[in-house]
Amino acid sequence: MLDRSRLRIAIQKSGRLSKESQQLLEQCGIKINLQQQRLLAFAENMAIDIMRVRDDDIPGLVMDGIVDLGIIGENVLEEALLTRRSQGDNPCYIMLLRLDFGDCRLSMALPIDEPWNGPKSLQGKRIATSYPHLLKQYLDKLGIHFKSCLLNGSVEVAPRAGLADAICDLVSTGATLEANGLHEVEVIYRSKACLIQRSGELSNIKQSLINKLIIRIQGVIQARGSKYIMLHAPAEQLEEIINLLPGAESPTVLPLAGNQHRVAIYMVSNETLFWETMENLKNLGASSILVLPIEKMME
Ligand SMILES: Nc1ncnc2c1ncn2[C@@H]1O[C@H](COP(=O)(O)OP(=O)(O)OP(=O)(O)O)[C@@H](O)[C@H]1O
Ligand SMILES: O=P(O)(O)OC[C@H]1O[C@H](OP(=O)(O)OP(=O)(O)O)[C@H](O)[C@@H]1O
Ligand SMILES: [Mg+2]
Repeated sequence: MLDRSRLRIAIQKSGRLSKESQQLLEQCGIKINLQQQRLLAFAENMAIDIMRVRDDDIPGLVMDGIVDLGIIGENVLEEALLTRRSQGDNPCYIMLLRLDFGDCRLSMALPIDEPWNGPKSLQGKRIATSYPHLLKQYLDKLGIHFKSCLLNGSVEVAPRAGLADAICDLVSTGATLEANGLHEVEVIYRSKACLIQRSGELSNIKQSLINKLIIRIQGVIQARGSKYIMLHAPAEQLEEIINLLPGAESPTVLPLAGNQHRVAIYMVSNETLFWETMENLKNLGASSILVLPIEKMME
């Protein structure tokens, strides 16, 4: 029996979001012993239980208050929301954070030889999708009538199999579309993974644990997008060098032993440093340039 006083978090068991969801929680200091087949895992060092489920079930688990938090793609969350509303429910949840993984888009795609003259090309067409409500919301707004063909997977095969004229499915690199002789014609929804909380009041202990987790997750995300930069540079080029480094506020500038003309500069930059920037720094006289990953940040 689950202990209701412990914070429950639902994550995808296996799929596109599972590895990064698990890693994020671990980087927040939650020690979890997740074995492959374990559907429920208890954190060793915090009052947190992790439920591993199909991603489609996560919005419902949060909206029904079965779990306190969930990590889910916005596409699945929005579809679940529209589905429940269409059934007359008034689903509630709290959006806590957009995360830095699970980027994808829900797009319309047609067989390569089918011309595209804007959404009106879809008038009266049969469209295969796993996201019937998002599709309907989009086409209803444009006043386009269509027939929906619900497929829970392998949507890209539908036109070739004669099941549909077009598809509405998730795209990331576009490789799956290309492999199936389809071309992307319109993006209808852009999605990332997000962290949601169930609505309703939680115990003070749970809510303060959530608040702590939010700060840690923000720290992890910020650290992933930042680099610690160390370099030596001519003192008179200081300003130009700092201008090359985005987001570097108040760098530390230290004298170099036995060299009055050069200084050491240490700073956090909020962008990955590209090779081109490194080359430009070098052209300004910088040397010993080190770019280091940052594990955690707290401001
Ligand atoms: N190609 C992609 N690149 C990045 N993120 C994606 C991609 N495809 C899907 N996603 C995101 O990851 C989520 C999960 O995708 P996945 O393909 O693992 O789902 P699934 O097959 O429905 O899994 P489950 O077995 O849990 O139901 C999607 O809802 C979307 O938010
Ligand atoms: O644009 P791409 O980079 O090719 O990615 C798009 C594919 O990724 C997802 O499926 P996934 O590979 O997760 O398999 P699934 O159909 O089993 O969910 C999605 O449903 C597409 O089929
Ligand atoms: Mg799913």
